[in-house]
Amino acid sequence: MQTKISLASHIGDYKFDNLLLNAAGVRCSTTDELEKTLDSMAGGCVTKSATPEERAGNESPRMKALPLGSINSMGLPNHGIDYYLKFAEENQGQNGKQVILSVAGLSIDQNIEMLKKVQESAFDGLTELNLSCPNVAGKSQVGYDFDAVRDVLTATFKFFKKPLGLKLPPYFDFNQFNGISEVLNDFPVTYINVINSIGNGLVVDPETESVVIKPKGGFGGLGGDYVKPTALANVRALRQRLDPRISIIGTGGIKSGMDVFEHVLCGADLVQIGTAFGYEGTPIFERISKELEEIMDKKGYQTLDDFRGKLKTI
Ligand SMILES: O=C(O)c1[nH]c(=O)[nH]c(=O)c1Cl
Repeated sequence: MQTKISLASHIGDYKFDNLLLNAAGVRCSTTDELEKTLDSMAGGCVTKSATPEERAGNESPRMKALPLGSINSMGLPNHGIDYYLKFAEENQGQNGKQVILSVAGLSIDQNIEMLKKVQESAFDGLTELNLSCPNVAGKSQVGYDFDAVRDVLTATFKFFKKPLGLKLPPYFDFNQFNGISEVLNDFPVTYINVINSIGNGLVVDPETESVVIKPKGGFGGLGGDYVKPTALANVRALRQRLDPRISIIGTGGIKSGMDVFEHVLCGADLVQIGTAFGYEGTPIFERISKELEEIMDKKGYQTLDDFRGKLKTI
């Protein structure tokens, strides 16, 4: 007999009845897509990263499904901050679901401009500042420049009083884990979300002897199975280094309840599903919830706290 198992979690004062969310960028560009996710088993939804004005994004083909995941160079196509801010204001907290508003300015000024708009709005949910888009030609990922991260957070927290999360790129070196953590621990950041896609990978089709996406000569962000070990490493390393007041959303390589279990074992408070959600749609949230509950029941866990962050070393 299955004792009551809970998949509930929280970030700051925000309660999620289920720890599963979509990842920004996947099936979240229109209000229809976002409403579908809110109506599913997911604990909430995340909007496509917004820029101050609507953007068409990069030329197609700009995303390719692959046997072990995906590669994309979308180039931030979105309907602009006003469109998503309106949706967020209207839907945040409805039926106990959280709406996370993702913003990705192409400069510090654009980020400040959008965050000022959010601060002055009626939206009282979580905002996710995306410092890690790898696909705008000529723009590097802010998350790899620790001084730039410090600058944008210093400017932001002069006026932004609402809860703020940061979407960060994957880090690959202990000096980077240490460097970004030293910056983040200096600021009232509510959570960090690791990882964004592994930037500027290259997939080749040996039949046609060609790249598979058009933008940037075929270079694009990798998602799916390819990135799970890197995602788990970033969740674990930042959990070990960040002040406990900063929560962690684990993103990267999730397509099963076992993948979620691993992210939580490494310290994730919530998780986001990108590539696999893109392929499967909203039924994935029910499938993965059931799989995770079965794993927890077999292992004798009732809540996520029973095993969160308790990864063993040998
Ligand atoms: O090309 C994109 O739109 C994109 N693609 C990604 O893989 N991560 C991001 O943060 C963004 Cl903003």
